Amino acid sequence: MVVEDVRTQHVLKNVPIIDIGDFDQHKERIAQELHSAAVNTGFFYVKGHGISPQLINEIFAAGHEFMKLDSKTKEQYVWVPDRYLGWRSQQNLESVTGNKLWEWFSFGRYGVGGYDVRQQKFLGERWPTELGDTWKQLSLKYQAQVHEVALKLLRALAISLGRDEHTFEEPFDIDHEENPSFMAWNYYPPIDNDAKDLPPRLHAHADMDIITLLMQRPGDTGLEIAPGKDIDVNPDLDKIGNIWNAVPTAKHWTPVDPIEGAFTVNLGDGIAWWTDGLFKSTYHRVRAPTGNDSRGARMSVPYFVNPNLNFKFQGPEKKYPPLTGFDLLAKTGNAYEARKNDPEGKWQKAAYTDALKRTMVQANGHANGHACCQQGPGYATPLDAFKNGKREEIVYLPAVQPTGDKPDYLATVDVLPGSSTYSQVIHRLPMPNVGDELHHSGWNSCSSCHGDPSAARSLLILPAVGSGRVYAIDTAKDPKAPQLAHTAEPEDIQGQTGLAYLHSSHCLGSGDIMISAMGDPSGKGKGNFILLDQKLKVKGKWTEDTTQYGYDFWYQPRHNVMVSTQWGKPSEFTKGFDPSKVESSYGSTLTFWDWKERKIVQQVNLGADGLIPLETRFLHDPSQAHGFVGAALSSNVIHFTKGSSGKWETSVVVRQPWTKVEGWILPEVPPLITDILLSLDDKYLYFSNWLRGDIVQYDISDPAKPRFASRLFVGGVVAASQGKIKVTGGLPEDTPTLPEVPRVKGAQLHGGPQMLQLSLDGKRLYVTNSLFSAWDKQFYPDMAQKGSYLLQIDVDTDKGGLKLNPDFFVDFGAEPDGPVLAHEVRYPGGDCSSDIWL
Ligand SMILES: O=C(O)CCC(=O)C(=O)O
Ligand SMILES: [Fe+2]
Repeated sequence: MVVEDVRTQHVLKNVPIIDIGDFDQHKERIAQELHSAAVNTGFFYVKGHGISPQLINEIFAAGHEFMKLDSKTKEQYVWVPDRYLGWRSQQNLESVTGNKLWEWFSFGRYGVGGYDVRQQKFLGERWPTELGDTWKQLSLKYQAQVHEVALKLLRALAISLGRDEHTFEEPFDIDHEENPSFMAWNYYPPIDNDAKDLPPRLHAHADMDIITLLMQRPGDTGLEIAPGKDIDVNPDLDKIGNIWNAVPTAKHWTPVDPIEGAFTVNLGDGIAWWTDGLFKSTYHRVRAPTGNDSRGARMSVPYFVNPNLNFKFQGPEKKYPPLTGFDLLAKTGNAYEARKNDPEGKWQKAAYTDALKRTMVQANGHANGHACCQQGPGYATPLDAFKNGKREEIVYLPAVQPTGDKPDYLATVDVLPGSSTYSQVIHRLPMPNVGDELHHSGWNSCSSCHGDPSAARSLLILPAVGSGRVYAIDTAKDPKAPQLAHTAEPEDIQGQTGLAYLHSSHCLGSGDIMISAMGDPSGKGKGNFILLDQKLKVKGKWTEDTTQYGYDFWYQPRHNVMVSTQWGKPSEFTKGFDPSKVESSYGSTLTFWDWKERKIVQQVNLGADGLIPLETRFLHDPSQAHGFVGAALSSNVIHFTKGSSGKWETSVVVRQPWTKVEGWILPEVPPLITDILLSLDDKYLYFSNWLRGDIVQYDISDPAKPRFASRLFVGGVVAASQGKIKVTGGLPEDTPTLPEVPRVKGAQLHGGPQMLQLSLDGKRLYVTNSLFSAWDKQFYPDMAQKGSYLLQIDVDTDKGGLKLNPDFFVDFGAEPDGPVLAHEVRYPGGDCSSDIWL
């Protein structure tokens, strides 16, 4: 489906003045005049609205009072994307417009409190107390009166469409906590008399609301519009919705100078959508003063009318799919965050089409994100993958030779119930070398390239920890019989980057493949990243900055951040684990990188709380600045989030006791978190305790306060000791005694749960039990000899709960060429740990 440009093809640069005095008597005339303006310019003046000049003066004065507060005070009311309200400094807006020429404060019916759309929670009222109650009452009074004017205009517009007069009214109940209509003050500081060739004070944009009622001051010129064909929108962008900086260029700008006491009114993207494109949402900007224009400060007071967040609307011709109030508003935050941090220009398309794609997928009922137009791999959003993702039918696992004398291979397992080879290895692809120690894997391309129709998820990337080699396996030609496509040899990688001991692989929106390295070829610790192209040609190092150790990483362009973690010194961990070397040879630091600049911006040494921080995940929702890391040895889950100052803040959100024992190498067994994973709806966090033997599920609806949901024991060192190790204390509260380790399909489970993978819909959790051959041999000698397994656990996604699937068990001890150690699980269509959304 091609979306047409809802902005008019027919240009009339007349911005009419519509008198709405005696509204009830003149409804029909007003409706007619509004209709003509709405389908032509999308901009008009409204007079006769009944708001007193005195109140208008007062509201401007109130705006200046706020702007004059010192920035420390204003900082307390800082703009929060989840609420879309608050103060945005000139510095903050520089990231939106590229200039420090504009400042903003917005508030709703409940001040800067109101409704948090992420937490879906009403947060109550919050006002800048420094300005007193009179200020608040004045603001509320003005807002209430403008809202009444807006409702009149919406009534007249409904009449003009031959619809019931009250059609547009229902979702705009200003007192409803979910109604995100809001007021704002735009403050444009004075401009130096000598300044020349200044860019616009406010860049070209269209409003992402239903209707905006803007009050301008006489003499404060600068507002300009470019209706219809006056505008040149970047043709690569989809042509509906606001684009906070597609930076459209215009052939002509038509001035919309202030008329004393009149509102300058414009229609937003929402009503364009709601009328199938009949009403126009027009690009506008505030140009810098020229000629005789005043160089003084400029202030304007817009009121943005938005429908309730859960209100769904669609045009009568259903030209566009239903959109919710939230979708409409979400574009603001997404686009802002994306633009601020976009490293490679991909944000434009992603942010712009996000809401559109989501709703189109729903409307067209397609099984995946390819519904509306030809698209790249993966899904438009994590929720799209969660709701519409295809069920996994096969999975891939690297199978490592415990003896190291035969090649590792990629195993393909049938996971489709009812299939004749269900729960069996159906294909084995041996690597051309021995001694690779395959470990993790990634894709050449994932949902980060969803906006790129030329990209395809066709190569499984297998970095080898042992050899420092990388393989690309073609899984597209025949998914059930993948074949080797490309190899990057260690000599090339080391020659160009000096890096070895490769670990996590992620694809980037740019088409490059990025792999973390943990050391140099001699086994010294060195955390850095290699970049490869789609054919595995080595492009070099990602950065000149280096961390002491390396391991996992996750990037989040909308917050311009990448986070990376640490294992230890390769010369040490490849021999096995010596607890006395923790201090000298293992890491405990989280590194936050400037994603765009490829530089370390912050390092947090987690100390004893964060020994050996291994797997790290951001929430899948790319607008969120929340993530987690599992500190393996400390056995804590650590949450990190961006604080108000922009610094990343960490806190331990899950703390686990160590099991007190007799008969083991140490007096206590650390649970040892070796993997963590988040469901695509960001509702549940899972982690595995490799030594204690349990898999744990936490509800992370509030990411800073995970709630325990469920636990399942599938092994552990105590169980594996067959009575030799005795527990004397330190078990989790919900499990005062260790449960019996279950049998599946007749097999006694051994080892401990390690790598996790979750189905897109969050209902099936896959688990393997091998960690790393040297550590397997040390802690679970039996598993190293007998081979590992793959289990599948059924998840209760409503209330939480984990249950072993009794019909699924893949025994890698029974492989034709002898036992192997299977590691990370991937599905051909994407999963919960390889896709990153931009
Ligand atoms: O300051 C102005 O006149 C225009 C403001 C505007 O376009 C906006 O706030 O969306
Ligand atoms: Fe605007």
